[in-house]
Amino acid sequence: MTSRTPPRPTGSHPRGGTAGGENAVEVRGLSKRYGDRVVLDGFDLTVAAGETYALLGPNGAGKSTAVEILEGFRRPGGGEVRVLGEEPLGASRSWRSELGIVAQQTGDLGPYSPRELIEHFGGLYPDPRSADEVLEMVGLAEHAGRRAGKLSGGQQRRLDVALGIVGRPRLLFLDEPTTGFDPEARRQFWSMLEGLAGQGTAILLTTHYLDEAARLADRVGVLTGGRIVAEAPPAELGGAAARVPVVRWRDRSGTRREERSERPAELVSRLYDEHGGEPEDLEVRRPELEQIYLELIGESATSGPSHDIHRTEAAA
Ligand SMILES: Nc1ncnc2c1ncn2[C@@H]1O[C@H](COP(=O)(O)OP(=O)(O)OP(=O)(O)O)[C@@H](O)[C@H]1O
Repeated sequence: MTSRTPPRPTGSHPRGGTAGGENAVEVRGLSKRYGDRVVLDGFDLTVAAGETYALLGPNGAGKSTAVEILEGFRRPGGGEVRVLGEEPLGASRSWRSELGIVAQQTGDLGPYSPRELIEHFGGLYPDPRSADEVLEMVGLAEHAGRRAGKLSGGQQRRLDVALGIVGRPRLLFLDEPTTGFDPEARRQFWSMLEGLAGQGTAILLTTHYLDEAARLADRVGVLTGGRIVAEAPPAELGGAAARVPVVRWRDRSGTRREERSERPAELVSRLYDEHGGEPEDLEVRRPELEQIYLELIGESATSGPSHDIHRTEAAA
């Protein structure tokens, strides 16, 4: 376990072990190619029961491909894939009823209202949430009777999420769920996900928003060059070296300077003495997830797929 306290209301969860049941996702050596294009090559992933895992990676890295294989919608090229204990391709109907899926794009929902759609899709599951509960959870209660096609983009996305959670999934796949949300809607959505995670739902999230990953995920994994090249809790990604503070200032000639230091206060004190006062534009920053992520994908692009994995914590 790590020293990081997951930012969620209920505190602990069964991360990293099988005490609360089998891992939600176990993938070993997954490969996938489209024609000559290798998209996944030696992709390994474990998501523990109840864990929230954010899969990060540049456009075209293969995140959706990996997720669609886990959902049973795409055939893996090779490797082992287990989701809730079963091989997704050709898995049973009861297995599917334990998954919630919010794809990157969803189709036209026709002339129906959110309430009608939630009730309809809820009817396909053995123990659905009530339409009122789901509408409240995703913040669509006020729009329950409107025609889905007339909802705004962000409201339609909430409806997609509503249809993903109506069946009380044990594992929820969210492919870029908050694209098109305004900042307030995004924060409400995060609280909703924290509530779901607090109830023990495992969540596999893909996102390009690093603040979203930092806020929600127990662990993040960076997919590039066909495999996960770094994996850790958001506060530990890239290891301690990536988090050495950066001190920036302007020297006497007005040139911007930058130095990384384990002891930034000492450096600042030295600069203060040298400048006879505070240097211009002085700032001390600890690199955040976004900067560390950008460094990791840059590093991986130059070292290729054989690049060593940086793991500071792996689930069991
Ligand atoms: N059905 C397909 N046939 C051929 N190539 C495909 C197919 N689906 C995806 N690809 C290609 O595979 C690569 C990975 O695509 P994928 O959608 O999995 O990436 P992604 O990481 O989800 O990207 P994004 O962040 O842009 O959503 C891309 O180069 C894409 O063009």
